Amino acid sequence: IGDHWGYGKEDGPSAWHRHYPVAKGNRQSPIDIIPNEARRDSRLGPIFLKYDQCRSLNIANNGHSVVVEFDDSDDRSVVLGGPLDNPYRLKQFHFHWGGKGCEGSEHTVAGVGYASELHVVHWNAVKYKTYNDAAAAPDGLAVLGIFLELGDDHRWLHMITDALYMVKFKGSTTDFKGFNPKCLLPSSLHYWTYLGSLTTPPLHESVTWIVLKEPIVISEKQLGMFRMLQFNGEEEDQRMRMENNFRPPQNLKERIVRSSN
Ligand SMILES: NS(=O)(=O)c1ccc(C(=O)NCc2cccc(O)c2)cc1
Ligand SMILES: [Zn+2]
Repeated sequence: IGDHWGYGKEDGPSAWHRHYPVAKGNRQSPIDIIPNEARRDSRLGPIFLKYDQCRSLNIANNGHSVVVEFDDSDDRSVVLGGPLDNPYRLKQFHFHWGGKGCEGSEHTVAGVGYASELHVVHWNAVKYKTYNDAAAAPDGLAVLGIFLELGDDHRWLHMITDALYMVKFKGSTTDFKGFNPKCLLPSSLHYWTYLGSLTTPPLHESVTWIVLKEPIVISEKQLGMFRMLQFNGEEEDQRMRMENNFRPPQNLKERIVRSSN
């Protein structure tokens, strides 16, 4: 049966609850972050990203986004500190983006979206044996969210956009060695944090979100290259440009957002 969800009118975010009832849960993501309602918490220390030994493996089109996967067979690259009780192991990163000239981020800040959002996914290998187990546990995942705003070319993003032609269609994957996501970080690691979920099915409520306040800058030309990707496989008749692959903000319910100082 495969993935029967997408971002279209019939199979998009408003329909996901039919197969994934947790879509209407109490800790769903993304959310609208309202900075002056976030609670500054002096107990929240800085986050540390230990990516120097990271080993990227491949870049793939999974029919929903473009994903760069890492070797997560040991603790060579982890995120720690901040709201986290132990190190979380780097697994993959991927992006969400809009159509030409319109918003594309998942989280918004005081109602304002960005052109795109990068998600760096980590899992709690201290408490759980596999990613699959962690992805279903309330403290299983830690996802770093980084906003992308339009401006000049990003000096390192070309390493990713140059590879996109190799993964144009759903199900395609190609080697992608030697890429360190540290080059995609903004200068400040100040963040907001809250308890949420995966923003795509199965929408598990297993994510400690760490959303960086400072966006990185990419050009319209670079973002346009993501839109040459396709949701469909090479053999499918219907050609669908991969864009607007973002879930809109969900109800905050009984949650608070905390802010690093
Ligand atoms: N957009 S997101 O960062 O919230 C996100 C991160 C990871 C995933 C993901 O890993 N999906 C595949 C999956 C889900 C549960 C268990 C698995 O083994 C794999 C989905 C969304
Ligand atoms: Zn994501």
